[in-house]
Amino acid sequence: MEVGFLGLGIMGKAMSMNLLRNGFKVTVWNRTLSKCDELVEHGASIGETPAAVVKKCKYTIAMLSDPSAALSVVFDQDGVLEQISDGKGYIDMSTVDADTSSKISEAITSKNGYFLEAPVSGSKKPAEDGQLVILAAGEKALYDEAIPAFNIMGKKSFFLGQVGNGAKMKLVVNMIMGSMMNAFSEGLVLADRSGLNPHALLDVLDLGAIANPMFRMKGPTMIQNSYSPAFPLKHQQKDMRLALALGDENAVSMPVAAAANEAFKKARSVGLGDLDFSAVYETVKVVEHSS
Ligand SMILES: NC(=O)C1=CN([C@@H]2O[C@H](COP(=O)(O)OP(=O)(O)OC[C@H]3O[C@@H](n4cnc5c(N)ncnc54)[C@H](OP(=O)(O)O)[C@@H]3O)[C@@H](O)[C@H]2O)C=CC1
Ligand SMILES: O=CCCC(=O)O
Repeated sequence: MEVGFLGLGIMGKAMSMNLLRNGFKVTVWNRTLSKCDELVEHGASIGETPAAVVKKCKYTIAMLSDPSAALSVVFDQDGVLEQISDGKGYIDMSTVDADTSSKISEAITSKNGYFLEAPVSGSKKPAEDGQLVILAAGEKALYDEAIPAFNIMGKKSFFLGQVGNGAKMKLVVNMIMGSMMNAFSEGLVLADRSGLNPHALLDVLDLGAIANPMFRMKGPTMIQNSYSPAFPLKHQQKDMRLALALGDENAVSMPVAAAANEAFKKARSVGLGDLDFSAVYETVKVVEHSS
């Protein structure tokens, strides 16, 4: 089966590599074309444009940074829309808001194509290990067709109904995650400043009711001030922003998420956006001096 893949960042590279390793024929495109080279070494073909990839493939997957990238790849010159036609599928796995997803869905279906949104939970390592959680919504027939690919990229797939539900579910999950990361950072700083060993805090947390893989994985590297990006902080801030907008639409008060968003914005403003989202710890650590 020839599958297209657009966007070979941290996630897209790992996901498309898994498809290749598991017998799929994959045609790839990335805005910075040189990022296709490693995939080509593993047997992928290159499409010169998103349109060229769609033309060749029965369905095409995208994993792009944000709403503006997702829209640009579909609507711009040489974009997906130019070659979408009867029976072709487009699966956007990027984390975007429901409005963006709906705009793409309407455009694809107006040309008799099939659309599925399928954002994922899980980061670089789960992507490499084929252990993502896939939150799909949209055209059920395309979901069924994509199950063999989803089973390679992920450990569990959910079909959540109409377009928008996958995007919303993903934003709710990441809103919780971003808020947790801030509480965790404050806890690490509080432990340190009050004379406790932060490693002991990690051990205690890991044995109690709030033990979780994120604290377990990120805690030790945060204590070492090491933030090699698995999930870039700029994307986490984008997700907080989009989740807060969803809260606005639904009149849901989210003061905890709003405060977490401010911390991520501050981290971006001091140049931490390309580091892992756990680098928000650096801004939590900074003592504000007032005169
Ligand atoms: N990293 C993670 O842990 C997770 C990320 N996600 C989500 O997945 C998506 C991708 O994340 P990730 O791989 O980490 O991000 P990266 O920043 O590593 O990759 C972003 C990708 O988007 C492309 N891109 C950006 N802007 C444009 C544009 N205007 N036109 C075309 N292509 C563009 C980049 O191309 P180029 O190489 O040319 O810059 C690159 O391929 C995001 O929506 C993110 O929120 C979801 C789950 C986990
Ligand atoms: O969107 C990124 C999610 C990262 C994760 O689920 O670990």
